[in-house]
Amino acid sequence: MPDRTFGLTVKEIAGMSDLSGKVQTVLGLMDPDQLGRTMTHEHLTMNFEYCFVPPAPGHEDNSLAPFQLENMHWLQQHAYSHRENLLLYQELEAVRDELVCFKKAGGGTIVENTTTGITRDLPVLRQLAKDTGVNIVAGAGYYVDDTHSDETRKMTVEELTDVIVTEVSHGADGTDIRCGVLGEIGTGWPITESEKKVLRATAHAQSQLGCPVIIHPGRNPTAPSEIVRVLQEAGGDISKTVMSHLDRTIFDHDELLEFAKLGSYLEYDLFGTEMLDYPFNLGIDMPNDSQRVQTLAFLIKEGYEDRIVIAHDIHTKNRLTKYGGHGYSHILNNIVPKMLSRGISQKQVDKILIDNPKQWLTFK
Ligand SMILES: CC(=O)NCCS(=O)(=O)O
Repeated sequence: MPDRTFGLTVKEIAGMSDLSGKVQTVLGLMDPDQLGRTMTHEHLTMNFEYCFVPPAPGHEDNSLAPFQLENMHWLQQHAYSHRENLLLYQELEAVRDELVCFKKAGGGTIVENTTTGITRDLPVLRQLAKDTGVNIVAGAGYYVDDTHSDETRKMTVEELTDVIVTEVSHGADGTDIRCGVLGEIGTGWPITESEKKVLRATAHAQSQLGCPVIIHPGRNPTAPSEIVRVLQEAGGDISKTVMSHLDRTIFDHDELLEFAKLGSYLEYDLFGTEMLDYPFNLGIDMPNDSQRVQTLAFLIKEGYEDRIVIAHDIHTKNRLTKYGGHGYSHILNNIVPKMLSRGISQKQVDKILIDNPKQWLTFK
């Protein structure tokens, strides 16, 4: 696409020039300095039922058991083998209460990563923002291939780009509520043709809008760099792109540094998750929070403090405090003190929680 048509920039044609230098929340545009401490990857309402993992032999009763104290540890270890646990959208009251606690704990903003395929609900997000005073940034675009509709699969890159640009510039899902970030854009491993089209459309939309992007990579250590390659070839801006879920994707420190050199934000977003057997890749050991903090300290020592962002990626019910989980304030209440006790300075903590998300979320 040419940069200028009849003297207008592409941004001006799309009516987007007013976004430059701002952050777009579900309640409208914001001055980036108002964001405060930001969780860059959460879900407040979504449906993860498509990821149900049938319980192992002997676990059938737990899989059907109600949410009660006796079953909570089993749920923590087998979160995806309990259908009702995957229906986070049923917990609006609990989520609202938690957002109030998040604000009291010093939180400012949540980036809500629910995209098409896992039941984004923008009116609910707007209501939660109004009720709690927490800034909520909603995600545009598409989740992984398994959730693509037949209609999505048939669309061209240009058609997908139009949808994504509209979700940011005019509103999504038949509402006037505008998304402020592209993602989480879902990919599996290997990346499918439909996912590659969505990645290319994401890059095209990003180059038109100057907006932030966030990616869900497949569960293979080479997936993040392959995604960066596809985005770059399509004109994406990697310096304004977050690579999510690195805690379950790249384990080897040399490989991590190789990936970090590519220039994306590095997201550790499964804080609070503790499970022995990660059912989507039984070959890995899911780190615990202490190990996540060690990896942050390593990346900081290697010079990447300007590129780190963190979150909990809450997407199942058992992680809510209502059910004995860690909730949306765990990082603020527990992980920050741990970071400080492991040699990460307050200034570096503030970069990770305030400055880096602010830079990322601000439209160019
Ligand atoms: C909602 C979502 O995609 N969460 C990521 C779960 S994963 O197990 O880290 O892939």
